[in-house]
Amino acid sequence: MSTLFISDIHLCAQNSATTASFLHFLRNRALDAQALYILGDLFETWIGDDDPNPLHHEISVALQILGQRCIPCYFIHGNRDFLLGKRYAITCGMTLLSAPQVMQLDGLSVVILHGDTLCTDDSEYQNFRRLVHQRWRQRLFLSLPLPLRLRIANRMRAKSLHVNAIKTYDIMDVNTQAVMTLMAHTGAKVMIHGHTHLPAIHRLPGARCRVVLGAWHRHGSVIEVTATSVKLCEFSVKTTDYS
Ligand SMILES: O=C(CCCCNC(=O)Nc1ccc(S(=O)(=O)N2CCN(c3cc(Cl)cc(C(F)(F)F)c3)CC2)cc1)NO
Ligand SMILES: [Mn+2]
Repeated sequence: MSTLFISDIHLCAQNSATTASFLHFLRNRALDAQALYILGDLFETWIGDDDPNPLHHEISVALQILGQRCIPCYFIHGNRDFLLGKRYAITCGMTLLSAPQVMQLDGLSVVILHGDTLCTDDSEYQNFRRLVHQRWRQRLFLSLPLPLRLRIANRMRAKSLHVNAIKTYDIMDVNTQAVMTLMAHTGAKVMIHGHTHLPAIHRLPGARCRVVLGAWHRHGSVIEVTATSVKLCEFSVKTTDYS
């Protein structure tokens, strides 16, 4: 039996292939897991649990399958879906976790998080994050009419695309000192995160490692932890629509 970790699926109505890959994963590989941890950016945008986006219902129904099979599913917020609330999580049968989260997996101490908080060299993003994580600002945003929230989201999403297109990798990647500080603070042997879209297993001093998930496009990325191994797997899921 294994514990699975995924992140950065970035589900959105415009990308039905990724949605199909994710639904295939939930209906197949995930059903063999001991537990599934979703480490953020499950959705490309999230402007409130009251958003009637049909995709949200489709995903919640698929996630409920895990609960029906007594497979626990946990969710850590990403920089995109940080407003995903308790109401939607309960609908999906997901348990919201704060980050960073330290867990013991078969005696292995693992620290899990989305990863955006490790990108401390990206001061522009860290300033944005500080602003949108203020509770009063979140309450104010969620109180706005949905159409206005949609307009703000589309504008911010477009700005993000533009800003990140001109940022260098070293600014957008994790800061080594931030990684080592968190590893020392938690005493974890393994760190698992996403966000950077740079899948890899990085060896760290003291027989420790940092395992990074890839983003989902035409293929998926999953980390599988068992009693004896930590594996980073990429898989291509071809889907054919019988039209
Ligand atoms: O993602 C990457 C690479 C990019 C990494 C950094 N960029 C990034 O994260 N951008 C981003 C994230 C979320 C969205 S959003 O559409 O979901 N949405 C926008 C409006 N949000 C809001 C909330 C609050 Cl409290 C207050 C306001 C205010 F004040 F502006 F009105 C707005 C809620 C969330 C849009 C863009 N790698 O994985
Ligand atoms: Mn992210």
